Amino acid sequence: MKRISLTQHLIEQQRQHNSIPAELRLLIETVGRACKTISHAVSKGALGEVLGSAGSENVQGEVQKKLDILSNEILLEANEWGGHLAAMASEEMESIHPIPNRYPQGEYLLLFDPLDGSSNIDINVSIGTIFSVLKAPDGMTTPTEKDFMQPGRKQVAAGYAIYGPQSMLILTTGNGVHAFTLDRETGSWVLTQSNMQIPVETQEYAINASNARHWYPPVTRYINEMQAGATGPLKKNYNMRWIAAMVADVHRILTRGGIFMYPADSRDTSVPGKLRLMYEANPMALLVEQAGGLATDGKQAILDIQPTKLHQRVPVFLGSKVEVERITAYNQE
Ligand SMILES: O=P(O)(O)OC[C@H]1O[C@](O)(COP(=O)(O)O)[C@@H](O)[C@@H]1O
Ligand SMILES: [Mg+2]
Ligand SMILES: [Mg+2]
Repeated sequence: MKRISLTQHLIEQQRQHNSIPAELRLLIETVGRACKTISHAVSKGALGEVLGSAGSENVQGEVQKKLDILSNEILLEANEWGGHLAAMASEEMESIHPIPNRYPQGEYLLLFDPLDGSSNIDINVSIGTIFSVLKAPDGMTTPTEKDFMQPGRKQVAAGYAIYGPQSMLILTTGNGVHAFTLDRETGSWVLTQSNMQIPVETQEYAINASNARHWYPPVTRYINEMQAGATGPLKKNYNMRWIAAMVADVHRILTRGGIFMYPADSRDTSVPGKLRLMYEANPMALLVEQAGGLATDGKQAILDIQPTKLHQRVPVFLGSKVEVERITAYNQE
């Protein structure tokens, strides 16, 4: 196999599509380096004293794990020095983090979920890092939260790193989805799959079924129909998977298809679902669309939502096109 590194891939993409200016390439490489550091910390586990709770809560009232905080710090530090950013935002920080004046400034905005699937950390199951890159609006001087309020379609790059049996980096800069595997011996991200494509149809779904009693009727109807199998209205048998880390569930869908759902439900109508628009749903939606799938909030494409708050939550239905179209149609009936 001819080895193509992340850098070589990005330079080649720029040559072919003219979509990755040098600044953006260097920014993506910096994120890639930070993810390598996180991957090493994750793999040390108890030996690195990274497991367990940090004894604090984030802005969403969730208990922070040591690794949530460590990953956030690794990403902040790497990218402060990077020189290509105006500001960052993270699941673990209440407000945005402008690049301090003592560091070089750039024209991009970076958002991340530093450690996705936190509840999997201590049980040695796949976790990841999700990131999204926006261009700072023209004329921006001092970055504010308002500058981040851009629909997901404006993302110039998005991706995730998954820390599983292999560490992988999955990336789009708007010309397909490409996968890199971390070669631990050479320390480089090596291209292992170009142009990932989600199969149009699927027989596999992912949803946290413990919330079934709270679901709205369209979701209940769809899950009932899938569970009815070959003799039901959908005329085929479905399998179910739930890894409790969006990164891992989306990775499975990019690899072999399926539908992932985290719907809004009737528990608290002021909280539409669990996942965060800006640094979970938007980057995943761009990857999914770039791989030929669909991602909606049940009504419209996630990428068309105009954000109003940094930590805004959104219902998510993403994956194989035919299935996402079906549940989206049920939601609209
Ligand atoms: O607890 P549940 O309902 O299984 O939720 C799992 C979902 O929550 C998340 O873990 C939220 O991510 P964080 O770990 O970054 O808070 C998603 O990755 C996952 O899909
Ligand atoms: Mg998350
Ligand atoms: Mg997280």
